[in-house]
Amino acid sequence: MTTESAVLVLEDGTRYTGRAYGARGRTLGEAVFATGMSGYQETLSDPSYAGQIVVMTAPHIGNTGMNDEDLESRRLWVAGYVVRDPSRVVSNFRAQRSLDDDLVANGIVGISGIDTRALTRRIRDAGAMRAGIFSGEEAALDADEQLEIVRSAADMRGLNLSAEVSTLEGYVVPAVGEKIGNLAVLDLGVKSSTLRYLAERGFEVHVLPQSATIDDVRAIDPVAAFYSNGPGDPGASDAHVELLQGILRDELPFFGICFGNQLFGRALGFGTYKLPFGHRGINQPVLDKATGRVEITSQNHGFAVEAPIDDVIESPAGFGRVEVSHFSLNDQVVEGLRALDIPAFSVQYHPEAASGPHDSNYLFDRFRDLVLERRRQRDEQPTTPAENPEENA
Ligand SMILES: NC(=O)CC[C@H](N)C(=O)O
Repeated sequence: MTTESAVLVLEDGTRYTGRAYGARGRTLGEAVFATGMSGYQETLSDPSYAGQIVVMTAPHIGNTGMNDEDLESRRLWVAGYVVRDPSRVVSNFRAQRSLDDDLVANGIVGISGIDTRALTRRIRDAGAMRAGIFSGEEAALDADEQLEIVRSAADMRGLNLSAEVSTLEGYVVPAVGEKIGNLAVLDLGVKSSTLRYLAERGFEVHVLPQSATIDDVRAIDPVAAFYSNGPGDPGASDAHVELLQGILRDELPFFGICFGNQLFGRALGFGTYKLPFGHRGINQPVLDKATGRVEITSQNHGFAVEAPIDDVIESPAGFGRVEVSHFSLNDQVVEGLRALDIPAFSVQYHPEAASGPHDSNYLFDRFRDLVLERRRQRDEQPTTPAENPEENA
């Protein structure tokens, strides 16, 4: 383990000295903490963390190394990585490399030897904020200069990061088992386990780049549409909101996860806002209002939808009645939305749970059932004479 020093600087001027970890150099981003005791590999490769310096509250990180099977996307996305005590040895039968190897290979500047509990309390009190890690030659910069660099970095508010993480070309994941139909997935930073769960429900999954238009969606001849998780401020994604309004007007059944939930909220006419320090972890309690069941969920969000959690509300954008379906039992933040007059719903948390508990996997079944129910209704509708000339001949 290196003794090379490194420094973490917060925009409020707090400084933490530690050891260089992963790639050397300078990195800037929003400092956020994640409380999962396991699943660092899934966290690092979740595109939703783009632009964020992730602080792990679990003190010992890296024990099980890295493998190719548990990656949630094509690379590691975090802007920086802060840990207390990196494992000196890798011990797992599936490990192919060490965490340090992968941080270096992906150019992720990290820092170790940090009192991550103190840092987490700082972020809880002061809120998520801009930060920088400086190692290698950058560690020698003057403290004032480092702080100036951190303060001139981009703020997460107003940031649209979709183009940085989305696929450039569309691709298809084949349906597993009997095919229901084509599903249009807007890739705003999608995780591979989400695509797998959708394919396992019988959807032929057509993943579209974030720049897709309503014509691109229609060209797939989809039975339904899905919006993924992703990084950035949902308030800065007007084009995706307009596209979703078009999808809803086409009466396609819709499901959204996390960023997809925030954009669904906006499409319905609600606002979004920034949480003080967000929800990131794999033991977040959520109430499903319909069943009264509490789910322990996997979460990673810094923004939320602004909507009353108790009442049925008229969608301000004219999509009929809407209700908050789930909310957080820690702080009453909106964790799910359901439209009552159109076939559409979304959740703020991660039913694909990579990593995390599988309590919420049922939502993928609920989506499949919604699509099948919609089809049944359509098939039962009497056809009009104009649509079916032969029968009237
Ligand atoms: N995981 C996500 O989709 C995160 C959504 C959004 N970027 C947020 O931080 O709230």
